Amino acid sequence: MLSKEIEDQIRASGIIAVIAIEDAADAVPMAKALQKGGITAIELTLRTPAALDSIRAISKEVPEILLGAGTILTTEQVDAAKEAGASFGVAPGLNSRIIEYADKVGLPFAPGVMTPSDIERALELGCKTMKFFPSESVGGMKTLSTMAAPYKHLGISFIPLGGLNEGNMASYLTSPLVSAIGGSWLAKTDKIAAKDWDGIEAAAAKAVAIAKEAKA
Ligand SMILES: O=C[C@H](O)COP(=O)(O)O
Ligand SMILES: CC(=O)C(=O)O
Repeated sequence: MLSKEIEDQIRASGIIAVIAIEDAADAVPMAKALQKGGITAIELTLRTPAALDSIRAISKEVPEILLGAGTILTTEQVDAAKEAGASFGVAPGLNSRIIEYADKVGLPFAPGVMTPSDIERALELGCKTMKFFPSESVGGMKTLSTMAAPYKHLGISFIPLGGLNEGNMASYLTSPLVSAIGGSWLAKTDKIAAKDWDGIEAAAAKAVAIAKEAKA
């Protein structure tokens, strides 16, 4: 489960930049470009060999960023993410072993859900903040609102992810069910490899402006 402190920080961030990075040397300039654009939360997915070194580098050099590890699929990755300096972990799906292990070692964790049964399982395991993945493919905010309605009174919230972009992000951020949105469009792997720091900063600034307007 997420701690109250991390849940508050995620909600304050509004946007989580989801990153798959190929070269850890790009991690700090990438994080600084996102930060310059106004992004305050980053999720480094453990899908590339460079991910853990990237978490290590960002947590050391850009400590103001709220840094999470994504695609946590094993308990070993819970340990590795925590050791590298991640402040929270997330996954595309719900694995009770990982939720229980993350609780045991003290890594705030949010599982991914896509169905009412997933939500009930997450609640049973103490998780009130959940990723909603793959959001756009399964109907986006419309599906999320309908699916969450029976559980709203329990104080649940979601981080929708999957297919979000500048065009649809506002539709999520106006909902009180949504803590923050996540997306990889802000800093795609190829943009990072091309060291397009200005492009990443510009995409971040645009998303932050859209979020500000949506919440106004
Ligand atoms: O698998 C999830 C992606 O990394 C995040 O979704 P997205 O690329 O559609 O933003
Ligand atoms: C998709 C997602 O939430 C993850 O890879 O952690």
